[in-house]
Order: sequence, then C-alpha cells, then structure tokens
Amino acid sequence: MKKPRVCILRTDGTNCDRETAYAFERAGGEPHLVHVNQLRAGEKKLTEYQILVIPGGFSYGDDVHSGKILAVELTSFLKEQLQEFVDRGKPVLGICNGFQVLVRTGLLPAARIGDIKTTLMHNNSGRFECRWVYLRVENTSCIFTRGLAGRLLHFQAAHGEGKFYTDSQNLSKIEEGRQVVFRYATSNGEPATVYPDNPNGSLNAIAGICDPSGRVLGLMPHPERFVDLVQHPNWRRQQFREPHGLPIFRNAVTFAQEM
Ligand SMILES: NC(=O)CC[C@H](N)C(=O)O
Repeated sequence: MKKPRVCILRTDGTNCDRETAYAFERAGGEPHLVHVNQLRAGEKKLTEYQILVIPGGFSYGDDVHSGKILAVELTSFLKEQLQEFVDRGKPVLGICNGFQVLVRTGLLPAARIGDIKTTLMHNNSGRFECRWVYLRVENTSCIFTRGLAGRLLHFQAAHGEGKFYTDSQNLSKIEEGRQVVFRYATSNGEPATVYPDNPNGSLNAIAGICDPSGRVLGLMPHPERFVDLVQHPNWRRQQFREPHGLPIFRNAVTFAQEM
C-alpha cells in the first residue's frame, strides 16, 4: 500500500522535526521536512501531502508567546491552504510547540482558523518542565488514538508554556464534546491534579485535545520520543509490549492510507 506523504512543517527554532520524521518512517509513512518559506514561496503546497505535522521546538525563539509568531504567519499567508487541508479531513498533528501553534491559529479546538478559544500558558512553576509523565488516553473519536482508549502511556514532557487554559463555557464544550484525548495521570491512572504528575497546572489535567472530527490532534508531551524501546529511561527493567508513541503515528498512516 502506498506510503502517505507527511508534511513535517519547520521554521527557525523548530528542533523536533528529525525525530518526528523518524517516527513516521517507523510507522510506514513518507516524511518530508518542509520549511514554511517553501510553502510561502509556492515551491511546495500542502495539497501534495496526506498528513500535516507541526513538530516541537522553539519556533521564532518563543518570542511573544510560544508558537504565536508561526501561528500568525500561517494565518496571514497560508490560511486558505491550511483550512482546505483540514476541511478535506486530512490528519493534522501538533506536538508541543505544534500544539501551541494549533491553539493560536484556532485549528484547535474548533478546526476554524481565526476562531481562537483556548491557550497554553506559562507553567504554574514559572519554569521549563522536562520529565516523563503518565497520560491516560480518553475514549474519543480521535483517529490518532484508535485502539488506545483507557491505556496509560508514558511520554516525555518538555515545555515552558504547557498549561492548558480556557473559559468555563469552552471547557464544558470540549469536555462534553469528548475532545479531551489525553489527561496527565498518576502512575495508577488517576487524573493528575497536583505537580509534578500534572507538570504545568493544566485545567482538568488536559494534556491533549482533538477537534470535533477527531482528525486534528494537539498534545504537549512528545510521542515521537518513544518510538523505539531503548528511548525509554527504564527500558532495561520495564517490559513494554511496544514503544508507547508508535501507535499514534501508525494510526495516522493507516487512516491516511484508507482515505
Ligand atoms: N518541546 C517544545 O516543543 C517546547 C515548546 C515551547 N518552546 C515551550 O517551551 O513551551
């Protein structure tokens, strides 16, 4: 079956693009590192790809607000291409800085550019938090987490502005619409209400959300950092059936192949 072409969007300050490309290679995709300037210049077009990923990093040095400048750039110069990509139902994944970009364009939670309803704020600790965290996978229509509902996954979080925040009306809408895909959890799977299990103070321990279609996903922890068993700090002692991040990329590839 043909490998889906994966656009891994990068710009100045992006630093998780190569490991994200590796994760999609492992999952059976055909990753392409695409600089935003290539899209702006028309050298490449989003329509040439079946999956779009905005990887982690410090785009434009996190100036103003993590992910803000890239979000404004996408909204200002690539709005039509991006909205068409989403409206065609193609999978979109934002990891960490990519999640920040998606909420600051409005593509999350409502898949509408310009309809900004949530944010990712500075961590309650006031500093960069970098540690492995447990995530409980919620039962949603998200195409990236098919077959994972109820699972307790272990990923690395590494961010300064990861606190998910929105007003009570939008929070109820996201919860009632089953758009919360991942919650920070304790090692026995309970929602993490306190630091450090909840590394940033996110409302309702929210670590990742999807749009109502389940095809746009953003999360703060890094699934691309656990697609080989040896990437886990405990890999010699803990018996993992498979690396916890791999199914997320494989689900995206399978979905794109079935479109
Ligand atoms: N790993 C990342 O993508 C970090 C995102 C962003 N630079 C922050 O610190 O919050």
